[in-house]
Amino acid sequence: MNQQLLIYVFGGTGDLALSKLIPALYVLFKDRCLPEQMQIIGISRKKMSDAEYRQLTEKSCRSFEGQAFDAASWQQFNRHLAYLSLDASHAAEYAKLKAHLLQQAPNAAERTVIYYLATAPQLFASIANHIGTIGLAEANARIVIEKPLGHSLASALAINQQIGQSFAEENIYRIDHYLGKETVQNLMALRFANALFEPVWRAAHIDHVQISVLETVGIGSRGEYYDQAGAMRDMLQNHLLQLLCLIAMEAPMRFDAEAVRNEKVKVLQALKPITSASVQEKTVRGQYTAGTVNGESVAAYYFEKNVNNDSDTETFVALEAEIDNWRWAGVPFYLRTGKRLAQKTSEIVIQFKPVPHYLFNNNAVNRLIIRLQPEERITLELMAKIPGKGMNLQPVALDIDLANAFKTTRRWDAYERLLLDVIEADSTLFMRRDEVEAAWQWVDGILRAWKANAKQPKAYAAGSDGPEDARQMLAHQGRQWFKAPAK
Ligand SMILES: NC(=O)C1=CN([C@@H]2O[C@H](COP(=O)(O)OP(=O)(O)OC[C@H]3O[C@@H](n4cnc5c(N)ncnc54)[C@H](OP(=O)(O)O)[C@@H]3O)[C@@H](O)[C@H]2O)C=CC1
Ligand SMILES: O=C1O[C@H](COP(=O)(O)O)[C@@H](O)[C@H](O)[C@H]1O
Repeated sequence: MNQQLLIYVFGGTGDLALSKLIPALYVLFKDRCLPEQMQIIGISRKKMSDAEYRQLTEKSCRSFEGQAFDAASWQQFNRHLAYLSLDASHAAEYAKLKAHLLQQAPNAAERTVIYYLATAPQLFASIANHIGTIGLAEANARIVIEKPLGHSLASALAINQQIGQSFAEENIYRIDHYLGKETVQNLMALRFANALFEPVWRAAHIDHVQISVLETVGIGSRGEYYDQAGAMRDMLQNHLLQLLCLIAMEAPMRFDAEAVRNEKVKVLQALKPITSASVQEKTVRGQYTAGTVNGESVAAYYFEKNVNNDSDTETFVALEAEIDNWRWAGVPFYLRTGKRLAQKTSEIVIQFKPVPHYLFNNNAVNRLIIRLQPEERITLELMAKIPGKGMNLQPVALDIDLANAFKTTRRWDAYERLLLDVIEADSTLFMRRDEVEAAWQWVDGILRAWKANAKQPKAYAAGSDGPEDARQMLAHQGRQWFKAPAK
């Protein structure tokens, strides 16, 4: 049978589509991972011809690929690109989508259709609804929804419920691009393919865990969205909680979508609620003021485009999460994320407890540092004797540079991996409905407590490490945020 693949990208002219999705599809095409019978159709309200859309996407692919951009393969790829102008909030407009689809592949058995919703979350439910009503949510059609899914637990429930009316759960792909990152998947390899760590991966041996996703960028052209979302909804509710799940979950029975997601959801359900009574002590909100990032002066958040001048949206959040289960009781998980910070780093630090009895003067603790970005590296800090007289110790690093370890293999961008998974109908690295809802349930409690306590964001200068309160939150417990020594 001649199977035709049709990928409709709603929001096809937006930042995500242009900077990530189309470039990822282009790279997959170059690598011969996509079928020959395929069309990618950008959708948005702007009026534009196919040729104009090809020009627009070429520009973004050139800037994404840099030196690796190959004009000849682009010429082949761009024949597979088309554009459809329609207002996705109006039911009547879907006749255009239907006409296009039927013209490309009239026989339902001979087509696989993917609807990628790269639009604001407010449109997710109505797009799914309209696709269903017009009869295009066919049995093997898949729908991909971006994070954050909604704005709160109530809105996530409503979106999930409405999308569920048109699409079966196995055809709904809730994407979190952090799960597509090589090093994030490596967390599972590290934990479940090495016998070494399992015996010590628990409260008896681990003092605490830090998960930091720090960015130097501001909010660019996304002020309208970001001012409604803030760091909690934009990053912590999804990316950071997914990382926490991968660190804390039990070993799944098999490496398949249901088994992995069953274990992740148990972690989310075991998160101890942060309430009005604990929110002051356990959380910090921050917002950047003017400063210097990477040698460049940048404006305060409230001067960003489409942001209210008196906005109290947080651009930084730090908090202490606790997991109420047998493995993790009493182990703090410190999470932090923010924009316009001193350096771009995503890393997870597992700090082990000290040895039970000291033999030497200068004992330190072991740390496992898993760096996800900018470089991909796993470092285990061990105590070793400094050569020479006496028994003086110092931490030394067992260091694996993952890019170096697999020099000959091309490293995939997260969206390449995840888009190919959707095409191949593998949902292991996507979030299930109950996972997203459990994450919102916990986050909603914090958002409510912030509101009840009128907890205002603390100012921090752009280019700094975040608000002083975040440092103090750990200092009060005799701990500090890990900072890799400058190279
Ligand atoms: N940008 C990023 O780095 C990331 C974004 N995301 C998520 O991806 C989604 C999109 O984000 P982003 O690309 O930044 O947003 P943008 O604001 O840049 O793009 C929105 C897109 O939606 C289109 N659109 C808006 N309203 C309609 C409508 N009624 N009918 C049809 N098209 C419409 C816009 O075009 P037009 O106005 O012409 O209709 C535009 O193409 C969001 O859910 C976001 O949270 C997730 C991870 C990273
Ligand atoms: O989802 C998002 O992620 C990016 C950060 O992604 P990364 O892969 O560059 O770490 C963040 O900038 C953006 O605000 C958020 O929506």
